[in-house]
Amino acid sequence: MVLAELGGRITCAIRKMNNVTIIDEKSLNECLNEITRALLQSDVSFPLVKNMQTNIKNIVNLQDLAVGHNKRKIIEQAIFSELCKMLDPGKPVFNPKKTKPSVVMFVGLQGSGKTTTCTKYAYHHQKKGFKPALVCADTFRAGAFDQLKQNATKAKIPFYGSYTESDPVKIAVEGVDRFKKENCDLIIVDTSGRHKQEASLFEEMRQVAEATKPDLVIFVMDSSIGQAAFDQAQAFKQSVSVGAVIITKMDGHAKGGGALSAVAATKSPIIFIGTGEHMDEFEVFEAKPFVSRLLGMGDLSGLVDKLQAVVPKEQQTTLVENLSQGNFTLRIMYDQFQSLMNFPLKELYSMLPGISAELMPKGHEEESRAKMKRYMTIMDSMTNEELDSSNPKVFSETRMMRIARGSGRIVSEVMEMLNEYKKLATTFGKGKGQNMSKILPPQLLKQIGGTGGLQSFMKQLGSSKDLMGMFGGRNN
Ligand SMILES: Nc1nc2c(ncn2[C@@H]2O[C@H](COP(=O)(O)OP(=O)(O)OP(=O)(O)O)[C@@H](O)[C@H]2O)c(=O)[nH]1
Repeated sequence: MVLAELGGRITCAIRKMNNVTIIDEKSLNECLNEITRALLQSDVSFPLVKNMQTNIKNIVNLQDLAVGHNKRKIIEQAIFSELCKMLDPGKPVFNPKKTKPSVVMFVGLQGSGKTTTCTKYAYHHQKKGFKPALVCADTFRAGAFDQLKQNATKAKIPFYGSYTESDPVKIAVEGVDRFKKENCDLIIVDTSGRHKQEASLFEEMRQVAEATKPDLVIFVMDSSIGQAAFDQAQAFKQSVSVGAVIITKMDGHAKGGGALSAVAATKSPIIFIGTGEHMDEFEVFEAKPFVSRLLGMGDLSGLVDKLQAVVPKEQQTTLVENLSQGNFTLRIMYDQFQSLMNFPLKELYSMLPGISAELMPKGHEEESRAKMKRYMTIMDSMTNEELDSSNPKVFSETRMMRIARGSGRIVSEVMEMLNEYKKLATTFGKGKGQNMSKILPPQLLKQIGGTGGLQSFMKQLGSSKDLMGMFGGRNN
């Protein structure tokens, strides 16, 4: 079961409870038992699940709730906040500063993705203006230095390591000293992967930490580790002072619940997640938006960020200006398709309220991309005048036939594309944010800049319903 499925099951349990006429002890227990089963089957450790159930019951004391209290809302909020608590122990994380060199040490099990993640972490900070450097203190795995070297070279990040030196402590100290002298402000030390049974490797990791005095130790964990996560994470925590967790391979089919257990074991928050093998498949992690997405409540602030990253900066002002004048042309649609071609659509959907990632059936992502490509080919055969007009009446029957011929498509496909365009143009019209503002939770509305922010957001995006229809996802 992947985490999206876990979210789906929890949402389903809440919905089932919401469908009963009166919420009593029995319906609450049924809902909590269903959530417990889903969490356990997703590899969340038993004590953690038990604890969550007790906490929710303590918050939701049905007998004490006076008539008129919205019990459903209180239960939903309790579930939401307990899931957030599981993922965020509320401990502040060390944040590197550009004014002073920081040392960050990476630890984790063999093959968890440490070396890859070190480079992703360095690259992420490099994009923010840091001057990072990588030190390979993994003398255990043959090829580890070459891997780090290759990744670092690709990202143009300085690195340090040795083919001959077998003492990781020596390499780590030399590397950190060297990069401090070179005024690097973020020195990242990669260590050998180890398993909790390997006492000598744990001792070595402790010595590297003692010698380099890291400002932060990051525990890297593969999301597929399952029930073993709690014990493994605890073993690391007992040897070095783990301050943060990064979960890798969130793009796979892992159950993912082990991640929740690792947080509990290390009492440290997840700061990033790895979502692929590539350098930029790396996301900042925040518990509340994550749980929101998990439960299909959406993550509009994340979506606004994502869209800002997707729509090229120089296009953003023109786009907003055009849209605010109700000027949604085919050219704007073309530009947006082009930007969306490289965007993980599944991720986009999971950020929309009422839609969980699970709703995007397998294969639909490719189907959506093919559709956008087809529409773009059709638009390639249009004149500038047609692309810049927001009046679909300019397309006479002969023009449509000409465009179909020019693009190698059939007339009905041209008509289909124009119909989709009309639908989107209606959605992006003025005042579309008004209705959404009534249904959004107030804190979410605040996050995206109130009704004004929501309106400009809606203009950029169109409603989730239209997007789902447009790109072929299921909509319910
Ligand atoms: N799909 C996917 N693969 C990942 C991710 N992160 C790392 N990998 C892959 O996982 C494999 C192991 O990654 P490494 O970085 O070599 O792991 P390591 O922890 O340094 O390995 P040891 O040094 O043996 O402990 C590689 O094939 C990576 O490309 C991720 O977020 N998603």
